[in-house]
Amino acid sequence: MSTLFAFEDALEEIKHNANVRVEQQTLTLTNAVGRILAIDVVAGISVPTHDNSAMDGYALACADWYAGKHFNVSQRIAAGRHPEPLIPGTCARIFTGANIPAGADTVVMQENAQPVGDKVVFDEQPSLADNVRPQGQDMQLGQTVIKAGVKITPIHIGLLSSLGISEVNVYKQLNVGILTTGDELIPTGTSLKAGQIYNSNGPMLSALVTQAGHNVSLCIHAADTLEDTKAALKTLMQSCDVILSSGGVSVGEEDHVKGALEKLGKVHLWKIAIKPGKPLVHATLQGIPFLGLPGNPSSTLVTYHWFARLLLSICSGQIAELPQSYLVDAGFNRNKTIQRDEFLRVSVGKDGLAYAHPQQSSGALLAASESQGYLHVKANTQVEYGHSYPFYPFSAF
Ligand SMILES: Nc1nc2c(c(=O)[nH]1)N[C@H]1C(S)=C(S)[C@@H](COP(=O)(O)OP(=O)(O)OC[C@H]3O[C@@H](n4cnc5c(N)ncnc54)[C@H](O)[C@@H]3O)O[C@H]1N2
Ligand code: MOO
Repeated sequence: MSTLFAFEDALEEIKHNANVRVEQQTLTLTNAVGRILAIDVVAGISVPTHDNSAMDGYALACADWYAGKHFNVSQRIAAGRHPEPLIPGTCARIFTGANIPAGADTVVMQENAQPVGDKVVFDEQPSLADNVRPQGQDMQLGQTVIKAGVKITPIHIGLLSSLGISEVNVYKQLNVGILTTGDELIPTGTSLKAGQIYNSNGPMLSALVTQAGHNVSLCIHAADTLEDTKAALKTLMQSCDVILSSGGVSVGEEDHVKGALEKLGKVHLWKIAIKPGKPLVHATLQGIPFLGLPGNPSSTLVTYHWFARLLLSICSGQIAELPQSYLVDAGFNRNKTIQRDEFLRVSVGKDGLAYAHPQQSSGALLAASESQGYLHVKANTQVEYGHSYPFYPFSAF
């Protein structure tokens, strides 16, 4: 056990060996959602550009009000019109989004105004700046509104549009290569023979990588030989920015990934004190970051979520952030402790407590699909009913 990397140390080591591996490009906003911003966006205007009305009503100078005053309505200001300065002592009919005229500082909503002939009376004393949205309330000229390294969301598209921006500098998509290993594996769509299983990690990894916004540029399956594994890696190295693999990283003589890595590059770490996912291997192959995920499907999932996701984020130019957890009380006891950090597949019940799926084998994937996330139980720690542990919903990854 002493040779296993601690979970946090492994995260640090992978961060240490990762760097941005993609160039920049300019995209129109319509194509930019989901891409990584390459340069900070600084507001070139204030939003809103002028003080404007939050209500349909009347604009006035607050100091002009006294009980029973009959205000003349000296102009009508619709949104999009440039107002004249307010004639002192009068008010202006104004509509939501219209600019406040010079000389006015307050808006009374029309429900609180009594028309009296061609004049208007405001029964309640207004407060200064009522219903006025000040210039720059949302964004100030010169303010950094989105930082480089942020993944562009639909909210950002709205924000950028309100600044009048139609193009952004983003990073090109990361080209990710995927290697699967194992002589027992066959692709879906073919019939199983004795001893065979379907390759599920390849499609799952492709889907995870694609969902994260990267490009799966090449998928190769290698036979369980050192030569075939080396040949597959060499092919992937020709065109991929980062390489992930599944299986073949344990200690058996059928496991050739680590051996091939040692021949072709530098191995930085092997074996982490986590369950599932212990035999993860991390290397660099002629500058190309590589992560070898263990083949058991839940081990592949867990190590993708914690390590591959982080590596791909950094290499694609994204700000490296670990997923957000929140504390949830356990709804069960577990006296057994292990010397590895454990990521139990759990669901949170209506009572707010976390319940472990009864099937925690790293070979079982249905348990993950029936769960909502991971409960992180630190090494050598029991789980006690009612005690809180960090919960990471799958949506956080
Ligand atoms: N003597 C020891 N044996 C094992 C150890 C150990 O420490 N000493 N560690 C175990 C742990 S923990 C794990 S995790 C696995 C990881 O092994 P590998 O990464 O070498 O994976 P494989 O042996 O190639 O496969 C494991 C398992 O997963 C299935 N698999 C592999 N690839 C796929 C795929 N693409 N799709 C679906 N299923 C896949 C494979 O058939 C095996 O059942 O090692 C333990 N052994
Ligand atoms: O560390 Mo392994 O993933 O338990 O089977």
